[in-house]
Amino acid sequence: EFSVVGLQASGKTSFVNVIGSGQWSEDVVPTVAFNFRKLRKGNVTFKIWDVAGQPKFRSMWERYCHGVDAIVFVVDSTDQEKFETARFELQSLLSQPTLQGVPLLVLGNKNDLDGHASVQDLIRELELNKITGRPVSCYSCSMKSQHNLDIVMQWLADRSH
Ligand SMILES: Nc1nc2c(ncn2[C@@H]2O[C@H](COP(=O)(O)OP(=O)(O)OP(=O)(O)O)[C@@H](O)[C@H]2O)c(=O)[nH]1
Ligand SMILES: [Mg+2]
Repeated sequence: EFSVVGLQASGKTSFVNVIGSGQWSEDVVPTVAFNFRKLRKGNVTFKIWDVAGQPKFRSMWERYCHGVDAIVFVVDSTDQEKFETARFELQSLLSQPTLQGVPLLVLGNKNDLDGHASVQDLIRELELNKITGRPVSCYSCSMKSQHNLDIVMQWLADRSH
């Protein structure tokens, strides 16, 4: 079981659609509240909470991350202006006592587009190396081209109980 959070339009629902059905689409409706999806991949069953990223929904993130095997935090790696907000929201979430120790996977999405931030850029901008008390990984990926989604799924499968 895992939860997918991050700012609006970062690509959370696209992620769940692509891993669920291989369906990429430019037209995705912004999520209202959350979607729940159950997927079977090989012998692993994933239960996924796809939580809305617009400001009014961010207070729900903690509730949906409570008790999961991993938190997936999706960032639009081309939207540099939002990195500070992303860092703030990520730090607020991780400071919740209920989420202590929960593994974190940060996805720098949309790497099919020019000018995207690298993993090193994201580690610096989101201050990922200051996060303590939990495993943290960060990958650059694209839901559109499906780049790196195989290693993302392997990471999640390794942490699923
Ligand atoms: N070029 C490109 N566009 C992407 C990629 N992933 C998502 N998008 C686009 O980004 C927009 C937002 O995607 P969503 O999946 O709806 O984003 P979200 O994070 O679920 O947004 P909220 O539900 O509002 O929190 C859509 O137009 C997608 O087509 C990607 O890897 N590359
Ligand atoms: Mg969504």
